[in-house]
Amino acid sequence: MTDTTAPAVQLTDITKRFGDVVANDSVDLTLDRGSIHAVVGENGAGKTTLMNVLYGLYDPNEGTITIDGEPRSFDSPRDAIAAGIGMIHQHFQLVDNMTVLQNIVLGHEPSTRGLVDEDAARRRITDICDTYGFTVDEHLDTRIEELGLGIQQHVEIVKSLYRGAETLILDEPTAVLTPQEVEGLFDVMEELTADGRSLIFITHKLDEAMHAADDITVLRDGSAVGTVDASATSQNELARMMVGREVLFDVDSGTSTPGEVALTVDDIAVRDERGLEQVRDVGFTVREGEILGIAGVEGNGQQELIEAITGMREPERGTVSLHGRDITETSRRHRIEAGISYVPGDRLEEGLVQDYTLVRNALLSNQTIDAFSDGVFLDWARISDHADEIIEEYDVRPRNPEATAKSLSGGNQQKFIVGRELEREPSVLVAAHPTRGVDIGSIEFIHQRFQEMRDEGVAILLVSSKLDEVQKLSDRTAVMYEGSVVDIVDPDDVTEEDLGLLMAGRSQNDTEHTTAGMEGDA
Ligand SMILES: Nc1ncnc2c1ncn2[C@@H]1O[C@H](COP(=O)(O)OP(=O)(O)OP(=O)(O)O)[C@@H](O)[C@H]1O
Repeated sequence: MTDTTAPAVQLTDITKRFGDVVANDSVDLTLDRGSIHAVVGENGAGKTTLMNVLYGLYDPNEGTITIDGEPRSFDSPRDAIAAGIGMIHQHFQLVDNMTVLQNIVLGHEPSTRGLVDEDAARRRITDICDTYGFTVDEHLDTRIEELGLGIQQHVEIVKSLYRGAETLILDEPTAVLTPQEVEGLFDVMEELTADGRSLIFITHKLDEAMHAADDITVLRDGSAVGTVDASATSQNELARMMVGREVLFDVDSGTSTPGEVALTVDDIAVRDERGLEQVRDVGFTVREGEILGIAGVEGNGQQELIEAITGMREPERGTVSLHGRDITETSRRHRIEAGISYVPGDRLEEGLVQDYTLVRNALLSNQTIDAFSDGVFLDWARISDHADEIIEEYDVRPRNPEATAKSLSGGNQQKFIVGRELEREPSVLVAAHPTRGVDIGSIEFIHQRFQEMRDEGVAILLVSSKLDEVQKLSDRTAVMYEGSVVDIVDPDDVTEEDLGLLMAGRSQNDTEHTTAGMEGDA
C-alpha cells in the first residue's frame, strides 16, 4: 500500500565515486508528492549522476533511496520503472523508423490470450492523452522521424506514463524547444502534478527553474549546497549558490564593424542521407567581424546546411565560397586548413572520440596544423600543452588531460570542444549549439569569447535553438523553417516571441520587425 503522506522520493546521504572523483557526496534530496523539484548546478556538479542513481543506472557507494516511504534498491532501470520512476533523457530514446504506437508500447504490449491487443493499447494511450492534454494520440501511426522534437518529447512522456510512472525525471527538457513549446511543456508539467505525480526537473536555465518548480536544490562539486523555495529566491542567489561568485546575466553584445565578406552561401540545396531535400535554395553572406545567427527548431535543415558549409555533405546545387573563392567541391580537411572551424551540435557523434584522452582529442582536426606536426611526426609535448591550455582557459573539469572524454560530464565535454575549435584561430567559425548543456558561468565565458573573436574579425555562423543566445550574440538573425531561410532580421527589432513565431512557420507579416537584408548588406 502506497503511503501517500510520505515523500514520493527521498534520497539520503547518496555518495557515488568514480575512482578518485566524488560525483555525489552525501547528497540529500526530498521530492514531495505532487510537486516539481528543480535540480541546478554547474557542469560536473553531479546532477546526471544523482539521477542515474535514482533511475537504477548506477549503484551508489553509500546512501538510501526511499520511494513512497519504502527503502528500495535498484539494480537496473527496469527495477526503477517497476517502482514508478520514469526518465526523459536529453537524447530521446525513441526508435526513429517505428511508429509512435510501436514506440510507446515497446516491451509493454498488452495481450489477450497471447495476442497483442492493439486496441487496448490505443485506448489506454488516448486516456492518458485526454487526461493531460497531449495530442500524441493523433499521431499514433506516424513514424517518429516524421515528427518534430516537441511532439517527440511528448511521446517520451506518454511512454513513461504508459509504463506507470508516478515520478518523472526530466533531464534538460527545454533545451530543444521553441518558447511556445516550452510553455506547452510547463502546462503539461502542471497537469501532471495536479494529478498527484511528482517531477524532477534538471535545467541550466534558472528563470525556468524559478518559474516552473516548487523547490530548487543546488548541487556544487558533488554536494547539495541547499534547497530553496522557488518563489522566494532570485537568479542571483541561485547563481551565487551554484558558482560561488556573481554572474553577469546580460553581457552587452556591443556593435560590430563588419569587414569584407568571408563566407558566401549562394542558393544551395542539400539532401539528407534519405534523399530528402532538407535545404532549399538558401543564400546569405557572413562578413568578417560579424555574427550571423541562425534560429530555428532543430530539424529544419540547419544541420544539413552546416554540413554543406564545413565539407561533410555535398550540396545538390549552389555554391559555398570562402573569401570569394569557390570551395564547394573541396574536402573537409581542405576547409579546416583554409580556416573554417566547426563546433558540431552533436558532441557524442562528431565532436570527440569518447575513448580517447583529452590530449588525443585536442589533436582532432588539428593533425595537419604546423604547430603540432612537422609533416611526418606529431609533436605530442606541444599537443599536450595545448590540451592543458584548453582545460585551463575553458575551465574543463576535472583538470586532467589524461582523462578520457567519456569520463567527463556533458557540459565539460562541450567546453573542451568549444575551446579546441575557438583556439585554432579560424577566419570562419561555424558553431552549432555551442553552449548546449553548459552551465551559466561557462556560457558567460563562451559568449565573451565569441564576441572577442568577432571583434578580432572572425566571421561567425551561429546555429542555436536557444533564442536568448541568438538574440544576444547575433548581429543579424536568419530564421530557418522547413529548409528555407524565411527571413533575416535585426535582433534589436524583434522579440523572442516574434522569432518563435517565425520559427514555427508563421510568415513575416504576422510579426512586426525590420528586415535586415538577405545578403548581408543591411
Ligand atoms: N562514468 C564516469 N566515469 C568517471 N567519472 C565520471 C563518470 N560519470 C561522471 N563522472 C564525473 O562525475 C562528476 C559529475 O558528473 P555529472 O555528469 O553527474 O555532472 P552534471 O552535473 O550532470 O554535469 P552537466 O551539467 O555537465 O551535465 C564529473 O566530475 C564527471 O567527470
